[in-house]
Amino acid sequence: MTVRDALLVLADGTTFEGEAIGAEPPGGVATGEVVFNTVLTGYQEVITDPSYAGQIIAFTYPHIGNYGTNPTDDESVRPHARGVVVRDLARRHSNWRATDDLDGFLRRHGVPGIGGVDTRRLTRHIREAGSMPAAFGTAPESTLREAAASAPGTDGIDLVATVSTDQPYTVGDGPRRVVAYDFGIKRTILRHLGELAVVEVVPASTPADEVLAREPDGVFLSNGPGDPAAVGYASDAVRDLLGEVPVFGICLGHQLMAQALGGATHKLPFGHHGGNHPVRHLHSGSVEITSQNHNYAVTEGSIDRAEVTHVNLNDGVIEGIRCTDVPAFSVQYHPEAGPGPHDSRYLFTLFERLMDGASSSTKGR
Ligand SMILES: NC(=O)CC[C@H](N)C(=O)O
Repeated sequence: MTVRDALLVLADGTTFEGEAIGAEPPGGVATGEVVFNTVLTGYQEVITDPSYAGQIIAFTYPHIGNYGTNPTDDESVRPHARGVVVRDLARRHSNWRATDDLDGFLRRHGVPGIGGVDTRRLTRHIREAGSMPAAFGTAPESTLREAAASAPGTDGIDLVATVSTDQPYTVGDGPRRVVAYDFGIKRTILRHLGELAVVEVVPASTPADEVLAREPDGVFLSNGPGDPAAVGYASDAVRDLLGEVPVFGICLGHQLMAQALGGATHKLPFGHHGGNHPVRHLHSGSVEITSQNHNYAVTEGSIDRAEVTHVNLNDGVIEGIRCTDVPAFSVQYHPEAGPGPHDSRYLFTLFERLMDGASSSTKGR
């Protein structure tokens, strides 16, 4: 395989050398907001998580691609990330199920990447300077520099509209009926919900009255990409649903629920992206190791109608809330854990209990 030299240039001018992997971007330039993810395994699930729309994923684990890719680990129909940055792309993979190596997978889906990057220096820089737009590819350095400086980032942009389904569809065969908003939903979430209910997945722009007309036992608010403040139509719908039907939100769904309750969100310096974030469940005091992927967070003290149920032990960020006056709760992390540890799967049972009217709190375990 011929090596094609490439560069990664951050918006602040910091430059990293590497080599092109995956698909060739138009004009040899790919742009997006660069974030780092610390998972040790699960790169295929991460790359196909629609919440990465608009972003370039830099993996901190140095060896990526060693077990190839396979049809069952996709979290959506195709990756929505703008690109992938790795230290060392495995040239040979080993897995009885694998149908493609990671390089081939990226090419097939038109996702560009850059390998051979000093991802430790990159990560340390992002931790100091924050997540920021970047450009990478085989184009001349001056072109990449200009592209990085003018790349938009994610603030104020509705990225949900770029990943949500156009048409409603139904999955699952559980004994209840759940309407799930697709803001960028992951398949592992649908598998979990499908055990609880017949799940009617609806586009992000669906108004509350259309959801209620489906007579659901519960409404689920999915994860999704970008700035929660840019999807006001979704938090308006959530506001109209709260109190009418039990609601459970994950990640972007959590942020939208907070906004629907009058709360605010803000951008974290470099976000949480990984498979081992410790979260304390405040009522029981127990700690869950959680799967996370977010740059925005709910602002402390901004909501009166909810109590904080979960907190990140690394930095104190709010990780879960529960409404005090209506049956609704949400978490900032990913209890479906595709990929990640399974500590938080009890939250799906809490949703089940909430729908069955057995409990209106997330206190039980
Ligand atoms: N995984 C998600 O749902 C991401 C939520 C939101 N887009 C953020 O970056 O904070």
